[in-house]
Amino acid sequence: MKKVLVITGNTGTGKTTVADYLKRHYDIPQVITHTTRAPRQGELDGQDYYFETPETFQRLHLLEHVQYSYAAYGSSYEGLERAWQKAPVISIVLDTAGAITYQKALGAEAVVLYLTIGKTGLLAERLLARGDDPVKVQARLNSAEYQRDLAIPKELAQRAYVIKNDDWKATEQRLGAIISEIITKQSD
Ligand SMILES: Nc1ncnc2c1ncn2[C@@H]1O[C@H](COP(=O)(O)OP(=O)(O)OP(=O)(O)O)[C@@H](O)[C@H]1O
Ligand SMILES: Nc1nc2c(ncn2[C@@H]2O[C@H](COP(=O)(O)O)[C@@H](O)[C@H]2O)c(=O)[nH]1
Repeated sequence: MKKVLVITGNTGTGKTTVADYLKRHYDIPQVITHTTRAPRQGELDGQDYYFETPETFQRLHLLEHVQYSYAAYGSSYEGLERAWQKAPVISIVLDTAGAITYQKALGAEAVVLYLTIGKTGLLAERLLARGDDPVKVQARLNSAEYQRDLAIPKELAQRAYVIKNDDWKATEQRLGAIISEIITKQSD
């Protein structure tokens, strides 16, 4: 059965880091999503996101879309199918509203990984260490989405794998266990 690992959680918890690791270490392709926000330093169109204008964003055929901290983000049906053509297990990085939509739309095909960290105060430090503009970090910390995603939404709580990403080595081990469990369930 096809699966999409829906990697979600608050800003800075490590979603992109996890998706990159799953791609490098387990050959799990990532669905590239669309956004109207400007690229960060080093980000490439078609690799990190498809960077859109508000006009091109309007024309996309999206499974879901959200407004997150003053920009639009969305994922397309075509992106999902393109990734599934490469492998049966794929990943996507979404905010928690997107994760809830995927869980409802795809049922058992969607496996949610909810990332969190022990000390919320460290999230801002991680964003600044990533090289984010301090003004944009502050705007994100002031956003309603940041407050919303400090705890796992009730819609995800029952089925999601919760990963406390404080120590990267521990996260790698936990991801290994989760991937083994998913692959074992698939071959049952
Ligand atoms: N376990 C960890 N310990 C310390 N730093 C980490 C850990 N995991 C990820 N990071 C770092 O934290 C920063 C934020 O990680 P990442 O970009 O993956 O977060 P994100 O959840 O995708 O954030 P956003 O939602 O803002 O895009 C990066 O600089 C990353 O290298
Ligand atoms: N619901 C969706 N959320 C998405 C999508 N693409 C990314 N995201 C999430 O947006 C925030 C902000 O991302 P950033 O790259 O600006 O830091 C983060 O939570 C992403 O997971 C999408 O297509 N749909």
